[in-house]
Amino acid sequence: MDLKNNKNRWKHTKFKQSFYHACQGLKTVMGEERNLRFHLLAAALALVLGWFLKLAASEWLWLFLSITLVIINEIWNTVAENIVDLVTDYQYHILAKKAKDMAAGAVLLSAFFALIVALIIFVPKIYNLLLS
Ligand SMILES: Nc1ncnc2c1ncn2[C@@H]1O[C@H](COP(=O)(O)OP(=O)(O)OP(=O)(O)O)[C@@H](O)[C@H]1O
Repeated sequence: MDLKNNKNRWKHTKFKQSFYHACQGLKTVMGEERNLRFHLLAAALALVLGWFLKLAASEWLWLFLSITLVIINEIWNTVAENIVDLVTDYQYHILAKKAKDMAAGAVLLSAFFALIVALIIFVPKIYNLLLS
């Protein structure tokens, strides 16, 4: 088989098929990543709390942005881990360590951002609720 045919082997011509594979990717990452499930649970709690505290539209936007950032970074972290494990075949390599640590650093930064946003939005509202 020539290279061109090999390259096109996994190409999807139909939008529906591409969408299906993207959903499969989300399903796989949710099934395999404990950290992602934890983040989704935290996101669900934040959404319920937001509904209970009647957030303003701009506050919902910040909340959705934070949640999306954490989830996307967690997914890319998993992508990096999979590629590194594939390339190294689970053997130690300093570049593998750097790549995985950097990907984990991106998750940490986005989680920190989400925490700051949650504190700014929720703390004053909860404080006022407790005072009233
Ligand atoms: N092939 C490797 N070579 C060198 N260091 C590695 C290698 N694989 C993992 N590490 C080190 O071990 C750490 C944990 O890697 P691992 O693949 O277990 O991620 P993890 O703990 O499952 O991460 P997460 O909790 O985000 O899924 C990495 O951040 C890296 O420092």
